Amino acid sequence: MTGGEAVSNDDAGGESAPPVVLKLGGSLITEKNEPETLDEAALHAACDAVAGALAAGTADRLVVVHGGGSFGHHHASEHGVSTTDGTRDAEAAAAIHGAMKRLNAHVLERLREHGVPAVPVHPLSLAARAGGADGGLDLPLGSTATLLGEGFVPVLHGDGVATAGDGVTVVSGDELVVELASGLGARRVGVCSTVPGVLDVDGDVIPAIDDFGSVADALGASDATDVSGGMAAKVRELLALDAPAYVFGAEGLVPFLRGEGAGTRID
Ligand SMILES: Nc1ncnc2c1ncn2[C@@H]1O[C@H](COP(=O)(O)OP(=O)(O)OP(=O)(O)O)[C@@H](O)[C@H]1O
Ligand SMILES: C=C(C)CCOP(=O)(O)O
Repeated sequence: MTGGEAVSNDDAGGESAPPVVLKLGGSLITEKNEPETLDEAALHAACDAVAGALAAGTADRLVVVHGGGSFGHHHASEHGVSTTDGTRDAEAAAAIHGAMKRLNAHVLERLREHGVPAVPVHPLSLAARAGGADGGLDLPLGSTATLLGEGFVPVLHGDGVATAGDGVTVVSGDELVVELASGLGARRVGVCSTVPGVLDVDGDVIPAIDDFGSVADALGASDATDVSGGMAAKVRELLALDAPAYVFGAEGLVPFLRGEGAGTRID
């Protein structure tokens, strides 16, 4: 949250223990190179891990964010829209948002089938960028905090976002994770993707990162269609957080949700 105060959900009638923020990467839950195709097995496993952690009480206050995968990125790329290049074409904005809502509906349905009380929060309806070189993202968090306090698992997603001077740009799930974590005072942040962590130039998992410069050479974009910057953007975003963040693959999800370390720790 750009310069804002952390939002408390004390007034929402629920417990106010700091939440866990988890991003399910689009490359994990979709077949990123097949337009609008889910990776059903990976999504099922992720929902199972979330349901297990809620049942065990190890991540009882949880906000989930998911990325675009083969839903948002294909449409954004087709229309030339990215986190920095906007559109004033309503059809383009609707195509990107529509694809993300379709993916969000699948994720919600699967989570609820696993008994997770998941409800949607759509960033296009809430957020805005001030625009310009240093224009920050404004993501009001009242609805998410209140839903959390009422015992729901809010599920946000990368989306289009109103951008002053530029129409609609893309907001990545990684940016949302940062806003949610700082605004809600998260205790831990997890970013689950298809890689077991941030990899060094030899392909080995880097155990911990506390400085972008020391790993910049190893960080690239995504190896699939991706308008939001892949791993380099992820690490930059996560370094800005107070809470410890972990980047891991599917195998790290259960340990992360148990409160253990997984993949690469970024702080
Ligand atoms: N040093 C690196 N370590 C690990 N992955 C890297 C590295 N450099 C580039 N990558 C790429 O970053 C990708 C992960 O970022 P990507 O944004 O595609 O994942 P995601 O968040 O799961 O997807 P989405 O953006 O759709 O939510 C990996 O699949 C890999 O291709
Ligand atoms: C492409 C869109 C609309 C979402 C981008 O979110 P990300 O996959 O988290 O980078």
